[in-house]
Amino acid sequence: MISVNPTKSTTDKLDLENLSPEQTALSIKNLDLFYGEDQALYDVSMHVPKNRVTAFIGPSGCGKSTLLRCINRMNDLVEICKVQGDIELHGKNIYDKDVDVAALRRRIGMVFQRPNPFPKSIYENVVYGLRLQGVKDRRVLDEAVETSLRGAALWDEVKDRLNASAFSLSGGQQQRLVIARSIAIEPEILLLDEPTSALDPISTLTIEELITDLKKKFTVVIVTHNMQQAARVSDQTAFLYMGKLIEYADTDTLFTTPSEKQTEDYITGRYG
Ligand SMILES: Nc1ncnc2c1ncn2[C@@H]1O[C@H](COP(=O)(O)OP(=O)(O)OP(=O)(O)O)[C@@H](O)[C@H]1O
Repeated sequence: MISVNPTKSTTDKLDLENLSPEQTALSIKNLDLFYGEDQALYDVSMHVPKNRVTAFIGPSGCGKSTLLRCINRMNDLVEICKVQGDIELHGKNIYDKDVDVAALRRRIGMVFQRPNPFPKSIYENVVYGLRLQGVKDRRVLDEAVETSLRGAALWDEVKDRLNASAFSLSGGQQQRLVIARSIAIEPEILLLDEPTSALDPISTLTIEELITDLKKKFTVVIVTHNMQQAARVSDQTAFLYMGKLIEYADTDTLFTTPSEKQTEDYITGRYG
């Protein structure tokens, strides 16, 4: 059985089906997704609460990353991909024709499995998004670098070598740098796609602690293969199987008293 971190959930349990607009970061409504002829998501509906960590779990190929990538329209880059249904951010469907996708991705940042810093200095990685927005004031940039690196729990390790190449950092530090780069432009939501799967256990632990901290300022959605990780870091968990959302509940409930047999089979290791 998966043990749930007792110190993690200081937050109250939410009624996930009836969140108020103030509690809701985004709502997924009847989402179907096709890669060509193949359907990868079936009628997925869920509300993602604000300032919490939501985990997507399930066996390989069940659609976790696909669902995550729908949230900032990364799937637009896949030519054969077709999405039906709504994802509402502040009541507006992000798939509406008039949505500015670049602006959407500034509000909804994404961190991938492998750290992908740019071939630039640590400093320039963090300010990358701000420079794109036209920010030139050195004081503003310096401040953003310190705030973002502190926010990503990296400042103390790099404050004396901000001009060093990002590639001089370890894998775990690079991943935190990428998180700093994402939060520098102050998104509302951070999507993390298996952010620790390429990292060693110590770096993984550092990132997990960081995730718990990040939710104070951001809404976090994380895909993870690792059920222990979901239990440790998330407030609510969605279990997907073969493209369907089987169960979505607060993490403690899902891992201790799941209501669906398929969830129970998965968390007790009967498949996946
Ligand atoms: N770009 C793509 N083109 C075609 N099919 C895809 C594409 N990306 C994913 N799929 C298919 O969609 C389904 C869901 O894949 P997805 O990567 O979302 O699953 P996952 O649960 O994240 O898996 P994993 O844990 O192995 O990363 C799979 O059948 C996969 O083969």
